[in-house]
Amino acid sequence: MNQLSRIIVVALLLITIFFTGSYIYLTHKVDTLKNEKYLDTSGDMRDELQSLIKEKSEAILLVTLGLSANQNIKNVIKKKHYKNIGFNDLSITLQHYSSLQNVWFQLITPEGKSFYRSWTDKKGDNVSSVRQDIKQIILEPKVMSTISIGKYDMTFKAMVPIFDNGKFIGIIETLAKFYSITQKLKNHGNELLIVVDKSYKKQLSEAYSQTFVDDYYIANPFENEKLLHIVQKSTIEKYLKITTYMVDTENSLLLTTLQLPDMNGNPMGYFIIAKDLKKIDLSEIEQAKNGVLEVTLLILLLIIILFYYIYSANYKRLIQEQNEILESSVQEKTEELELQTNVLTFIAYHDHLTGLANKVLLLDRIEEAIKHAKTTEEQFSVFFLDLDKFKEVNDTYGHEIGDELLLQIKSRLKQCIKSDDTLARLGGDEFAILHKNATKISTINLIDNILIRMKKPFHVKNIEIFTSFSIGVALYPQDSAKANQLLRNAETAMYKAKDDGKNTYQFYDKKMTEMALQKIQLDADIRKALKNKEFVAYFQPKIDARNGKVVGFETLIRWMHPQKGMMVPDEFIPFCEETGLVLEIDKYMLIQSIKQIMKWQKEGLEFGKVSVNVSTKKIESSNYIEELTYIIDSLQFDTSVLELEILEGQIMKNPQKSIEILNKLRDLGISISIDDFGTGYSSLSYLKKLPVTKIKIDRSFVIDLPTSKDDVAIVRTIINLAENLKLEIIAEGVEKREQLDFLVNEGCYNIQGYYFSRPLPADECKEFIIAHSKGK
Ligand SMILES: Nc1nc2c(ncn2[C@@H]2O[C@@H]3COP(=O)(O)O[C@H]4[C@@H](O)[C@H](n5cnc6c(=O)[nH]c(N)nc65)O[C@@H]4COP(=O)(O)O[C@H]3[C@H]2O)c(=O)[nH]1
Repeated sequence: MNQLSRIIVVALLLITIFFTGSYIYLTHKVDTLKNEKYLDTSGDMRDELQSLIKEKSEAILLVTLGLSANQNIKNVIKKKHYKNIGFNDLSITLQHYSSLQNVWFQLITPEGKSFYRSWTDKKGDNVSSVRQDIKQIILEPKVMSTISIGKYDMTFKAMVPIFDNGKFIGIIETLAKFYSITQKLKNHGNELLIVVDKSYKKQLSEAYSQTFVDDYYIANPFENEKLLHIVQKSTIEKYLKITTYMVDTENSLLLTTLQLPDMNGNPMGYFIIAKDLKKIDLSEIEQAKNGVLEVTLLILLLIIILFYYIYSANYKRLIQEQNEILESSVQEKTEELELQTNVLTFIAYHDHLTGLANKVLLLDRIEEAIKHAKTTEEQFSVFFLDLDKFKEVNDTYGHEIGDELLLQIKSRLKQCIKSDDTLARLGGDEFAILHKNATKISTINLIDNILIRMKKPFHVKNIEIFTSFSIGVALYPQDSAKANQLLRNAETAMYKAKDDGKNTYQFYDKKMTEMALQKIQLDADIRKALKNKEFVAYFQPKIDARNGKVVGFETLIRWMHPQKGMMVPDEFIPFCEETGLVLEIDKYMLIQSIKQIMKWQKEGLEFGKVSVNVSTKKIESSNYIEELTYIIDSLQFDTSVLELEILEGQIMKNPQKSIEILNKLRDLGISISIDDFGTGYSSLSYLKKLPVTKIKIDRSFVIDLPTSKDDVAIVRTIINLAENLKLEIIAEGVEKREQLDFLVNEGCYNIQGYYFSRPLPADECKEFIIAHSKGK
C-alpha cells in the first residue's frame, strides 16, 4: 500500500471513529438532556400539584376560620337552629367567587357528636369514636388542617374550634374535594389520577366513585379516563412507586407520582400526574443537539481540510517521487537502449565470429574511400579472398575447428594489412580487404604477403591444417567507381583465380564479367532445359572383346539445345557440378535410364548391366538414399542390372564418407564401378575397403597404347590390381585395333570405345543390341 492509500485509509478510519464517537456522544447528550428535562418537568408537575393542594388547604382553612368567628353561626350552635345557617348559600357563593367547589360543612359538639352535616340529614352520631383527629381537637381545641379519608372519599379538611366568650362550644369542619385541582392541572396540560392506598379500602365503605384498581381507590375516575385506562392495563403499583418520573413512550406520556402520607407517615394517597410528551418543550435539547451537530460538522470539515492538506502535500511529494523514479527509469532505459543500440549497431556492422567488419561496413568504408579519393585522386584496391578447401575442413573436423581456423586466419591477415586498411569477413570462408592509398605494386606486395603467410600450416587443437586463399582484386578507379561493383568485380576475379587452380590471385578483367554473365545465362538455360526435357540419354555399348557380345551400356547425357544443337557433357556438367544443378540432372538421368532399361527388359533384350554416371555431390546429398529408394520402389525396378559409375577422384576426396554411402548402395543391390581409374590416386588401403565391383581404365591411359611405355606399365598395373582385388576391369576410349589387342592380351576383355560404338540414342542402341546379341 502506498503512502497516499495509507493516508486515505487513516482519514476514513478517523472520520468513522469521529462520527461513531459523535453519534454516541450526541445520543448520550440528548438522553441526558431529555432526562434532565423530564426530571425538571416532573418536579414542576409535582410542585404545581403541591402548591395547588397547599393553596386549597389554606383556602378551606381560611373559610373555616372565617365561619368559626361568625356570630350567626355561634348563635345557631347555641340555639341549635341549624336551618338558619345558610351553608347552602355559602357553598354557592364560594363556588361562584373562588375556586372552591364541592365544599361541605359539619358541626360537631365538644363531646364529639356530629349535630349538623351540610351534605346529609344524618346527625347525632359520635364521630370522635371513629376519627382520631376529632379526638385530638376535643382534647386540645386548636385549628387543624389536613387531608384525610373518610367513608366516602379522600378530602381536604379544616377543623376550627368555636369559642363563645372563651367557652369551647363546638367544632366547625369544612370538607372539600380535589376536583378543582384536577381541573387546574388539566388546564396546564396535566392529567391527574387521585389514588387512595389500598389499606383504606375497608374504611371507604361508601366510596363515592366506587372505582378500585388492585384494591386502590380511584377518587377521580371520570375526569381522567384515559390515564385510568393506561393504569388499569398495567399494575397500579408500578406507577405508585415512581419517585422521580417515568416515560411511557407507547402513550407518549411523562408520568410522576406525588405521595401523600397520613399523620403517622404511612402512605395514604397518591397523585399520579401525567403530561403529554409532545407538550414538553424540548427546543433547548434540539438547540443543544444542533449545536453538537454543528460542532461535529465543523470538526469534520477541519479533519477533511487537514487530510486534504496532508494528502495534497503527500500527493505532490509522491508525484515528485514518481517523477524521480520515472526519470531515473527512463534514464536507465535510455542507457540500456543506447547500449543495446550500440550492440545492435556493432552486430549490424560486424561479423559475429571474428568481430571484423561485415559486408555492410566494408561497403560503407569503400564508399568513404571513393569520396575521399575523388578529392585526393588517391587509388585503392578491394580484395576478395576465398579460402580454398574450407568446406573439407568443416566436413572433416567439424565446425568448431573450422571456426577456430577462421580466427587464426583473421590474425594472420591482420598482420598483413596497414592500420587504415579494412579487413572484413563477408561470411563463410570469404574475407575482403580495403587496401587504401594503393598502387598496383603495393597491392601485389600485399597479395604476396598474404599468400606467403598462408603457406605456413595452422594448428588447431593439435590438428595441422594447410589452407590457401584464392584472391580476386579490383582497383579503384579503373575497375569501377561504385563500392558494390568494385566488390563484385573482386569476387569475379576471385572465381577466376579459383578456376586457375586456387592458391593464386587474379586482377579483375572486364572479360571476367562477360564470362560470369555467360555462366548466369547457362544456369538459366539448364534450368529451362530440365523443364523442357532437352536432356536425352545416350547409350554406349560395352563389349566382351573375346566374343563380341554386348555386356552392358554406359548412359551418357546429351543436351539437345534448341539453338546450339547437341551438346556433350563436358560443355555443361562441370558447370552443373559447380552450381549444384548436377543434383537435378543426375536424378533426371537416372529416371530416364531406368525407364529405358525397363522398356528393353520388357521387349526381351539382353544387355548385361547398365551403368549410370553419378556425381559425388549427388551421392553425398542428404536425402540421396531415400530419393533413390523411392525411385526404385515407385518404378518397381530390379536393381541387379544397375551399376553406378563414380569418378575415382571424387571418391578419394572423402573416402570414409564414400565407403559409408557405397555400402548403402550395395545393400540396395546396386553395383559400383570406379570411373576414370588411375587418375584419382586411389589409396590401396581404401580401395580394398570400398564396396566396388569394377574399375574402369581411364581413356587417357588408353590413347597411346601400346606405344607409350608409361601407359603400358600403368594399364598393366591396373589390370593386375583388379585381378588381385578380384574386381572386374573395363577399358574406355578404345578406338583402335592395336589398343584392343593390347588390352585383350593383358587380360582386359571388356571394352568401351568408338572401336565398337559411339554413344547411341536409345533406338539405335536397341538395334545394336539386337545385331550383337549372338556375338561375332
Ligand atoms: N574420344 C573418345 N571418347 C570416347 C570413346 N569412347 C567413349 N568416349 C567418351 O568417354 C566418356 C566416357 O564417359 P565418362 O568417362 O564417364 O565421362 C563422362 C561422365 O564423367 C560425364 N557424364 C556423362 N553423362 C553424365 C551424367 O549423366 N551425369 C554425370 N554426373 N556425368 C555425366 O561426362 C563425361 C563425358 O561424357 P561424354 O562426353 O559422353 O564422353 C564419354 C564418351 O563419349 C572413344 O573411343 N574415344
